[in-house]
Amino acid sequence: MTHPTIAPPTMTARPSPDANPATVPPAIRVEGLTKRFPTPDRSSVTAVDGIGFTVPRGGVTGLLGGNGAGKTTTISMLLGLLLPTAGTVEILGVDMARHRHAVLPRMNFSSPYVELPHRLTVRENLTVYAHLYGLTCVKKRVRDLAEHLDLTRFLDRPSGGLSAGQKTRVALAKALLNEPELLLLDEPTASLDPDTADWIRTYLERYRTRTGATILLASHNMLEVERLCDGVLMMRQGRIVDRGAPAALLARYGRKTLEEVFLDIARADGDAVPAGEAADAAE
Ligand SMILES: Nc1ncnc2c1ncn2[C@@H]1O[C@H](COP(=O)(O)OP(=O)(O)OP(=O)(O)O)[C@@H](O)[C@H]1O
Repeated sequence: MTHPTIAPPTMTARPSPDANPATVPPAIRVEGLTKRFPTPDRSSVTAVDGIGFTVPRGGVTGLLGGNGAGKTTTISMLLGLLLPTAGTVEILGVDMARHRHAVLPRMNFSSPYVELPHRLTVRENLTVYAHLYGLTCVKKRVRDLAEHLDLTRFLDRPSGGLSAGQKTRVALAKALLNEPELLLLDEPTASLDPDTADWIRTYLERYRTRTGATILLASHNMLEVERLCDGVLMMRQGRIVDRGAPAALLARYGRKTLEEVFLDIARADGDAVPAGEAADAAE
């Protein structure tokens, strides 16, 4: 497929860049976050086990971990889609438990696990979400986003009839409708061919540069993480077992690729590194 040229960055209005970083709360602050799901035998599965981290504004942080590590559950709690069993989530300085509705218009997400209504066309879906976000100039916004994400020719097709890769691009368009300050992405390039995935990564990089947005992304693609992320949180069995800038993790583990670091951590027993050694690079 031939992708449209990505528009050059233009700055839009954001919180003042002159604001004192010491007084600006981080994009995400999580403390003691825990989620236990009840099981039919009346016990429970601990999906997220008392994690704590902060994500600074304006960066791209990767949330990594093997299958079942707790990434999707964590993102769902950040979005307020799942209520934590314990712990606190603060988004852009707002306590999600008490004032979720004050901050939801400033954030958005995409996930391959959340399907848009199948029978609605792409245009109808994006229009409904644009209205939910209270946007003005909805027709133009939908048209522009469709153009940017190469979706114009799919606009009047039912969303359910699209390929997995096309659905991923529609989900990303939905996630960008309100030009969020915080973008949570669960496997943003899953099901995309290498060319389209590369195009999407470039799009996300330019989006971040243009808007100053913060991005948290869960990914199994270590090359993607090395390219996009300035901080990484490594999860295993519901806990954060290491964190740091990609380069710092490579140095600490004596590895050449993040894939090797990932395997070291995924296959380790207990904490990935001795307690206290893990740098708080996501902070
Ligand atoms: N609704 C639920 N009920 C019971 N257990 C759940 C539920 N949702 C998730 N879990 C369990 O919680 C754990 C973490 O799941 P989660 O989906 O957060 O992992 P993940 O890191 O996103 O995995 P993957 O990379 O496979 O998507 C898993 O053991 C999963 O089986």
